[in-house]
Amino acid sequence: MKAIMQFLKELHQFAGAALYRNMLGMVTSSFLESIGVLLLVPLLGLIGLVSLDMGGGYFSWAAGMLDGFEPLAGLGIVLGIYALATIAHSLIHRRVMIRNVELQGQFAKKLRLEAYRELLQANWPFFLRKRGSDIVNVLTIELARVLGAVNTFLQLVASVIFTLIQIGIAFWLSPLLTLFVLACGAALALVSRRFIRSAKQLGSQTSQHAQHYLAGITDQINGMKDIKSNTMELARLEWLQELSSSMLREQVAYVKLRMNSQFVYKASSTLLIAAFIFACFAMFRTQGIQLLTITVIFARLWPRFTSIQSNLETLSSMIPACRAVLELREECRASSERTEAMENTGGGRLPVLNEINVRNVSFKYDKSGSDYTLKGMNLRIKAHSTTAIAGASGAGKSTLIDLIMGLMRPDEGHILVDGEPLNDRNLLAYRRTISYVPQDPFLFNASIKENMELMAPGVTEEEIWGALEFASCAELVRGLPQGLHTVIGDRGIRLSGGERQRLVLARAIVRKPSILVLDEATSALDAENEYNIQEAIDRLKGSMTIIIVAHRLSTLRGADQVYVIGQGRLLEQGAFDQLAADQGGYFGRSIQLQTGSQASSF
Ligand SMILES: Nc1ncnc2c1ncn2[C@@H]1O[C@H](COP(=O)(O)OP(=O)(O)OP(=O)(O)O)[C@@H](O)[C@H]1O
Repeated sequence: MKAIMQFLKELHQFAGAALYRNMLGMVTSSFLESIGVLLLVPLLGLIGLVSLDMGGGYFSWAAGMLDGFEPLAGLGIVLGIYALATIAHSLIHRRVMIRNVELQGQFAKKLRLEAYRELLQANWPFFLRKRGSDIVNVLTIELARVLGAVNTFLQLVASVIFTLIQIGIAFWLSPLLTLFVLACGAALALVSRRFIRSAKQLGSQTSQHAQHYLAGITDQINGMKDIKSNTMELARLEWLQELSSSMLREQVAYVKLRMNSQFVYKASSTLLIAAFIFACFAMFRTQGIQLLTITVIFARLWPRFTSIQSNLETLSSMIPACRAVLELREECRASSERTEAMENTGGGRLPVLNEINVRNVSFKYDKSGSDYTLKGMNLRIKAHSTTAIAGASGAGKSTLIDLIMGLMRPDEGHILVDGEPLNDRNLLAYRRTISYVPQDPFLFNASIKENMELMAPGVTEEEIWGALEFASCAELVRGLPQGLHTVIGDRGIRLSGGERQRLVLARAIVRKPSILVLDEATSALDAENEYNIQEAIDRLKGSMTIIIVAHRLSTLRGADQVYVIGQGRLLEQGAFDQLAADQGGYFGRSIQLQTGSQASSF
């Protein structure tokens, strides 16, 4: 329940007085609705069905109030009050319902935005740790359940308020019988605690199933080519069959639980009413008017007990979802890379003027382990130079790049930019100067122009065409149905791996970066396009700091300096020709293997 209370606290802080105004509206509307029951008594007396004088309490009071009026005038007054109360109830109810939806909608918007903002502010290691589909699950399915829980809670409050008013009225009519009904209700509530506990357990199974389903389906849709080409369809279908059966079992168990609890409430209410009427008539000789009114009240009160019980079960089943959302937000906050100092740095850039210095840097992914991914790295990347990083697969090249870009912080040593260590005050400004092109380029499902504008707000079409020419893809874009306005990505035009790489390179350039990081950025290109891009990058030389990671070592020939790393350590460093000529070194040997000729041929 603590998890739900946390969200209610947030709702209270967010909505403030509006929340209480709405609750007051609910109370008023419930009260006005209840007036109908109270009016039933004088109405029946006025039309001569029953004698009010014999009832005592409220009945005698009602008879006294109508005493001075003609029967017809009395009827007019009673019906007038009834009509006014009902119309006022409908108007207030309408207003309260609309305000409730508005309030909940605004609260939903706030929750979504806050959760996503906190997610965006989490550091890169957080995303390395978490499974993407789990984050999607929490931000979609679980968050929707949290909003459902808030909605159910507000309904519960309305039900409780209404029930209290009904209890008050019932008390006025017959205190003794009302106490008896309440005692029965309390006894039933004790019995039904079991239902609430079971609902909570089923709620956690719902969360787990949703998580497994989303994770599995996401994995499989992403790996559909593998599934089809390796004929794994049957195995995958079996997986889903098993999961679906488990989901079905849980859904049926939940419905059974709801139905059981409702059955207990309905059966007990029927038995109670029957026993009640019998006892009143046979033992207490209660008047017909009292019997009728009590039956009406009972019939109105008991369904409220049932709805409170049902709301409590729904709330309990949603507790795990509330916990999941709170946990994700807590984790995001704990991994936040944004500090107050960072937020106050404005939107400036920090271009590298002299050098980036990787000084004695060591890093490990598993902070509790002893194995370092990078150990004692020392690199100097001169501003406006082209630096190549080479090494075997798994040597630590991408890890080094992530550290240089400030996506992760070294466990030992420092990344110095013009002599100053990367810190809260300069990190964002430094990152704004970087354009990064990864091996597996990502484009948003939007038009080419929008993709460019996301990277460089305010960029002109002329600048976009310039970047496209640079990345050898202007021809490609001209040939697309809507040119720059063609939508690319999942729902738009499908591009080949090489075409995507060239577009992402153009997008990187359009930002006019001070540092361009290319991590295997030309690996999917054919020889001609690779040559063209190589030429273009060579033309950029001197205008920006370029860092290139590539397995195809020939693409590094324009670099001013090459660093070779192996098993997390710096193995070789020097000019391209110098390293290529050293047949005893990793770089020289690799070049020979890749080309089958002497390095001098480059
Ligand atoms: N998120 C991670 N968690 C734990 N270990 C990781 C993580 N990412 C990479 N590693 C490990 O760190 C080492 C270096 O990985 P890295 O990706 O930096 O190598 P690389 O030189 O870029 O490889 P490649 O050329 O194949 O891309 C590898 O042993 C890898 O298994």
